[in-house]
Amino acid sequence: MLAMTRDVALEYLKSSTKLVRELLEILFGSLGVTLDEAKFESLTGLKMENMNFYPSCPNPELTVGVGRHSDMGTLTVLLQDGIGGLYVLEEGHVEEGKDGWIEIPPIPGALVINVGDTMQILSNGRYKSAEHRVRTTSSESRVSVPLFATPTPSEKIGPLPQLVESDGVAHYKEVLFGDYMQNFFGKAHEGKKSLQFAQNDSA
Ligand SMILES: O=C(O)CCC(=O)C(=O)O
Ligand SMILES: [Fe+2]
Repeated sequence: MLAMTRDVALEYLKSSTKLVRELLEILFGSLGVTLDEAKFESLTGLKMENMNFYPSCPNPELTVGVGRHSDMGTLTVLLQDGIGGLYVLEEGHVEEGKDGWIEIPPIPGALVINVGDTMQILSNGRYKSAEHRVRTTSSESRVSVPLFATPTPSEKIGPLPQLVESDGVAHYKEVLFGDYMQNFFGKAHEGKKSLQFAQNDSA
């Protein structure tokens, strides 16, 4: 069981913020893009730290812990306890129940990083947001603590101009992140369908 005091939660927020910043530098750097301070801030200006509790369920096949979705923001840092149940869809497999779902086993001391939809849009589709889901287990309850780093709602998000220039096409249009959020939360999640809101073509 993960126990979190307020101080620990704040420390997690602080160190995750630093981690996200370093990861973004690496991820954009490898696309040949250098982001200035203001851009980093605009991409991660909103941080949401959630605490998820999944009670054990006698019949896990009949329940949904969290249905298949991708996270809407830039990057997610996820701390999970030792129970397991998080699965990611391997690219190329689309049918649930087939071997495309890979379990992300808990590793003591390790964090899971999810690429979010915003990152897919900004990178003009080069980075793909991770479709994932959570299944409950019959014997033990589970706790996870995702930290979502997202743009603020008033921020416009779209493919970075440098990438559109080299790709010769913008696979996504510019949208207000607040509108993206509203669309994301306004419907039941169905895999990565939310991304269609910003799509120009079948990127
Ligand atoms: O509990 C987990 O491992 C993941 C939760 C999740 O995907 C989410 O809150 O977006
Ligand atoms: Fe998620």
